[in-house]
Amino acid sequence: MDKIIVKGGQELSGSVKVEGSKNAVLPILAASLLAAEGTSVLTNVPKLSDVSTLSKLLEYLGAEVSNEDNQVSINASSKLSSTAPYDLVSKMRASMLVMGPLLARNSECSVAMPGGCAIGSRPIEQHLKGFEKMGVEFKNQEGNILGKSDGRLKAANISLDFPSVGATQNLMMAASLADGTTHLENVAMEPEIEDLADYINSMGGNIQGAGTNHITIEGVSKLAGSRHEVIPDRIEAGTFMIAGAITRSEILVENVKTNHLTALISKLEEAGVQITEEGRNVRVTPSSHLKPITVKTMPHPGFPTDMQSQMMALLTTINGTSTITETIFENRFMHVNEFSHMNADIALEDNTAVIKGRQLQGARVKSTDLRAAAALILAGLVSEGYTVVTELRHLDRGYVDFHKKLKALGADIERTGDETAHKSAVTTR
Ligand SMILES: CC(=O)N[C@H]1[C@@H](OP(=O)(O)OP(=O)(O)OC[C@H]2O[C@@H](n3ccc(=O)[nH]c3=O)[C@H](O)[C@@H]2O)O[C@H](CO)[C@@H](O)[C@@H]1O
Ligand SMILES: C=C(OP(=O)(O)O)C(=O)O
Repeated sequence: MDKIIVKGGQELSGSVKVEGSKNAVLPILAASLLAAEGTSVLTNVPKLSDVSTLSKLLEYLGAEVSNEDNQVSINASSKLSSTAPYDLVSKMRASMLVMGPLLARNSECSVAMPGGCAIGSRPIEQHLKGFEKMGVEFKNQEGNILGKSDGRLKAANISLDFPSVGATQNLMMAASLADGTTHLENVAMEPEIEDLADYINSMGGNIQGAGTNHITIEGVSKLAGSRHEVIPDRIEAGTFMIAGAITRSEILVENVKTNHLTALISKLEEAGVQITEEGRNVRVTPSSHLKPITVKTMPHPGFPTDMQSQMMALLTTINGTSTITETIFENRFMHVNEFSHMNADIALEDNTAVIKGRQLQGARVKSTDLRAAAALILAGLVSEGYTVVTELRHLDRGYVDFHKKLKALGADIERTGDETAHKSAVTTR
C-alpha cells in the first residue's frame, strides 16, 4: 500500500510553485463538450488523477482528448453519446458537470448517480430544479438520472436555494446554448466560476456577472473550441501557506492570486502569520508565538471549506483554544479522529471543533478525504517522531507531487510502498 512517511521537526525554507486549479479545470473540461466545432487547448492543467478521470469520461462520450505536459486538447465536434456510466462517475463527483453540456448539445443525458461520499451525501437537487426550469424532464432509472428536453433548452429565471458551486456551473453551461437570456440568482461567486465564464466567453458565449451573485447568460446558437489558461489553484496555494505557518518557517509560495485567498490570508494574519505579496508570489512569515483564532467556513468570499482541515492542523499546534465551524458540508470532520491519534486535543460540538493546541505525536493515520490527506501530512511535519499517512488516492486527486514539493522545501518526507524500514519508529494501530 502506498504511504507517505514524514519525520517531524524540520524547518522549511525556499519556494514552491502552485499548479493550475483542480476545481477550475474540471468544469472547464466538462464545458469543452459545448463546442460543436474546433479544438479547445487548455494550458496550466495540473497532472491530477481527477483530470485523467474526467478526460476518460470525455473520451467515452465521443470527444478526442490529448494530454501533453500541462496542456490538454479537446475536440468534441463529433456526435456525443448522452450516457455517463457509473464506473467513471463514481470515481469523481465532478463528473456530474457533464449534465449541463450534454443537455445543451443533445437535449438529453443519462448520468449515473454516484451516491454520497466521505464528506457528506452531496445531493444535486439544485442542478435538477434549474434544468427543469429550462425545459428538462427527469426520471430515475436503475440508479441513472435520465434527462430529456423537447429540443433546445429554454432560457429561464432561476434562483438557487443556496449558492451551490456545481449547480451554478452546470446551469451556466446549459444556459450558454439555450434559447434566450437566463438569469441565475443567489449563485456561487468562487473564482472558479469566473474562470469557467471566461472560457465559455472565449468560445463565443455571452456570460456577464460571473463572480457576483447574479449571472446573466445570453444563449448563443453554437460555441467553438478555444485556448484558455487555467487559474492557479488557490487551495494548493493555501495549503503551502499553512506548511510555512505550521513549521514556523519563512517560505515563498509562487503563482498565487491573493484576491482569491482574502479570507484565508486575513485568518492567518489574525493568528500572527505575516503574508507579503511579492508580485505573483506570496511570502509567508510566521511569528514564533501564534495566537488561537475562530474560523467558520462559508461560501466564497468566506473561508473555504477546502482549507478547513489544513487550518485545523495549524490550530492544533497553537497554544490556547481555537474553534472551527463547518457550515458547507454535513460531515467534513472525519479527520478529527485521525488528528486525535496524533495527540491533538479536539472536541466536536455539533458542527464546531474546539481545538486546544499542544505537541503532536507521530502516528499511523489514514486520509479520509483529499484535503484531510494534505492536512495530516502538514501535521506530520511538526509531530514528534514519524507519521505514516495512508489512502493516498485521495491526495492524488488534488495535489501534484505533494511530498516532492515539501521535500524540496526541506521536509524529511518519503512516499513509499514499503514501510518496513520505519516500522519500529511508528505508532501502529
Ligand atoms: C470540483 C469542485 O469544484 N468541488 C468543489 C465544489 O463542490 P460542489 O460543487 O459539489 O459543492 P456545492 O457548492 O454544490 O455544495 C455545497 C453544499 O451544498 C450541498 N448541495 C449542493 C448541491 C445541491 O443540489 N444540493 C445540495 O444540498 C452539498 O451537499 C454541500 O453540502 O464546491 C465545494 C464548496 O466550496 C468545494 O468543497 C469542492 O471542492
Ligand atoms: C471536496 C473537494 O473536491 P470534490 O468536490 O471534487 O470532491 C475538494 O477539492 O476539496
